[in-house]
Amino acid sequence: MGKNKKAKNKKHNNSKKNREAAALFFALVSFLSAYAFIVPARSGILGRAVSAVMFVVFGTADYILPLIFLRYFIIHIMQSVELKEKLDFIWSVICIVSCSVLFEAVRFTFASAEEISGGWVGDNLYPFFKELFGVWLGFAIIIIIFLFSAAKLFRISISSCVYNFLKNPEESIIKSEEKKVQNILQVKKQECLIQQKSDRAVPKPNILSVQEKEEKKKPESLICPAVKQTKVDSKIFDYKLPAADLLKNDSAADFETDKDELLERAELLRTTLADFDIGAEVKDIIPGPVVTRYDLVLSPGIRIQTVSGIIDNISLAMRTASIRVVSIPEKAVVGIEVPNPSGTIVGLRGILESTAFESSKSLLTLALGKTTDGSGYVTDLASMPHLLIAGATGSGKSVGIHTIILSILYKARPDEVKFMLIDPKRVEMPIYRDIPHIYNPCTCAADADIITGHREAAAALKKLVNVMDERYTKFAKEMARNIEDYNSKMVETGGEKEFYIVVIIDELADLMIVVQKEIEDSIQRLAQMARAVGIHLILATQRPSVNVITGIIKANFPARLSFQTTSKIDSRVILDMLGAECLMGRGDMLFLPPGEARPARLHGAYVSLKEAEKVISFINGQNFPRLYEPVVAEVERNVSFNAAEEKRTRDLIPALKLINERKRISQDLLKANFGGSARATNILSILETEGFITKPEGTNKWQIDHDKIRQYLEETK
Ligand SMILES: Nc1ncnc2c1ncn2[C@@H]1O[C@H](COP(=O)(O)OP(=O)(O)OP(=O)(O)O)[C@@H](O)[C@H]1O
Repeated sequence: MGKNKKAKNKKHNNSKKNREAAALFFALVSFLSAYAFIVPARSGILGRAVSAVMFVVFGTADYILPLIFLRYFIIHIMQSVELKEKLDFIWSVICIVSCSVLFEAVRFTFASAEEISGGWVGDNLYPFFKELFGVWLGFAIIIIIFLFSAAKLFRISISSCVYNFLKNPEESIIKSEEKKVQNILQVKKQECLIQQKSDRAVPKPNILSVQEKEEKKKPESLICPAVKQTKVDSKIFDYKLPAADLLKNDSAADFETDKDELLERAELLRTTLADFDIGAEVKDIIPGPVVTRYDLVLSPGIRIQTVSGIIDNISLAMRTASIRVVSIPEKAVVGIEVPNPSGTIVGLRGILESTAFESSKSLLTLALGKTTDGSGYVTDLASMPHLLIAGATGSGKSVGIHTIILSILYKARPDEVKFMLIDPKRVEMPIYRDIPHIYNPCTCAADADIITGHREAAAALKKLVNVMDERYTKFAKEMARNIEDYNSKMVETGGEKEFYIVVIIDELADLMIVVQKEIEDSIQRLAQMARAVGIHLILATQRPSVNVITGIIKANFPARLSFQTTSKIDSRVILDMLGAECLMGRGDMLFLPPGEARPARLHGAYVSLKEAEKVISFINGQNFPRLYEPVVAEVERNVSFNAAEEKRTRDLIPALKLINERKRISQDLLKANFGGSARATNILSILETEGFITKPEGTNKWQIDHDKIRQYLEETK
């Protein structure tokens, strides 16, 4: 297939070169013949000889030859779509022959036209016409043949000339000239749009290699922000971080690019757009291991939405699915991401060995994958601070989670980072059950395991909130603002450092069905406050619906990672924009870092189960003890510390005061005083659950427990 394409490409290039040579040849012949015919005396022996021979053959009609050559030059140089070489040649022959016969007929019919000659051609053919049709009819037929062939050759419409002449005889000539100019412009415009094949008209797109790209400034998001972090050395136990060679070599590290094929596909893209009247020029081609991006400069007045609107047609023409259109404002171009016919698998090893990963000081450095241009993409979970992952089934979420876990295992010792893994599906995480990094706040270190039960998960999350509270109290005593601050203070004082806790939930939807109420509260509190104390959440779901990724969760997870989604709606839920539905699956993803307006398209690094097992057995082989102090006691629920509780009481007391004052309660009354019907409904439900109001069955009226309200207000005064 590759050979075929190369041959086709070679043929295409050759024919282009031949046409250019032909155009040059006809331009020369046209100029020289015109010069020789007009001033034979000054055109040397060759010019005089050519002029004489042509005169002998075609007579006075030889003047038409430079015009025919000129026509040939134009159609070759413009590489017109109308170029029909054989037909044009036939019309040229008919045109010059009929012209010779016409001159001979004029010389024969009008005595005053003695100087005119039909040459050898006219001399021999005219008698034949005269015999066959007679003088005048023969004359008319020759004129018709001449005009018809000339019109065909020079692409002139006789009917429109006649029509214009009949309509307005005075202006007909001018009009037909105007029309001709218009036609030429139209043809030129069409040729520019549809063909754009001439190298003079369209500059060749640049193919940017990975090296070139790396020399260019890297996007901000690629530069891993170095988190101020003191590396913790274990006092007692030695521990070796796993080596990269436990993983397979990265086949995407040296992906091959066939320049001819890329140029051919760029050409195909351009002509496809031109077919839809979209003028565009391919400025750059950025080949990557899985997709290639073609940067287009659109003609003035063409909207990016017009290009997005024909995405299916582009896919059809390029014979590939999952094409994505992105605007790249910094280059003022529109990028068309087209999957490569044979995509490479991005390996984790290449990214782990990259300088970006190696130089990153954060223990929570994630090697997510490679960008569309093939450079490794490294980011820091600590700065996110929590991550929401979504994607259809089979899109690559689980592999993505393995990549995330392994990235951290390649950076952090077991006493520096711990994982609380919640896996209701019970199939993805078991391989990690024995690593010393496993953590469960509900059990002692030795019993820590992957959490698979719904209630168990809810309890663990709740307990983690306690851990968070406990850490806050501890940090406050040391006057430390965050975990980095606290750990560096511990290094100075020789105290015990705190480890990071990464909570990963694979299939949030499963938990939300059973224990939504319990976990949502904990997730919200952790997401809002846990970052400073070194707790980070990663939630993954294959059902990114509003019931699973609720407003509360979404608001607290600014970093989103979307694999292919089944619908545009899902893409909107996870990314707040379209795009994820156009991904290719199998690790193709859009990563939206916090604060960024546009997501980066990445190809997730792939780690097979075998590779992961190798790394894990290396870690387990070191027999590093699982050490962490269990949460000693249930931390007392400190009302002022609990943001949700605070919010509740903030609305509850004014609502109770209002009821006490008005001696009635209704949704409208609450709405008028607190604003927003959602808030009013919320307050009503709090009042009802706390028992301040009840609605007896069969009635639609609230009953108020005035005594309870008065008593409560007295107590909280
Ligand atoms: N980064 C990748 N590169 C290449 N292939 C991948 C990649 N990620 C996933 N795949 C392929 O896609 C398959 C499905 O991936 P994965 O199991 O991670 O999907 P999933 O989204 O977790 O699905 P489910 O939600 O059903 O568990 C894998 O078996 C693998 O063959």
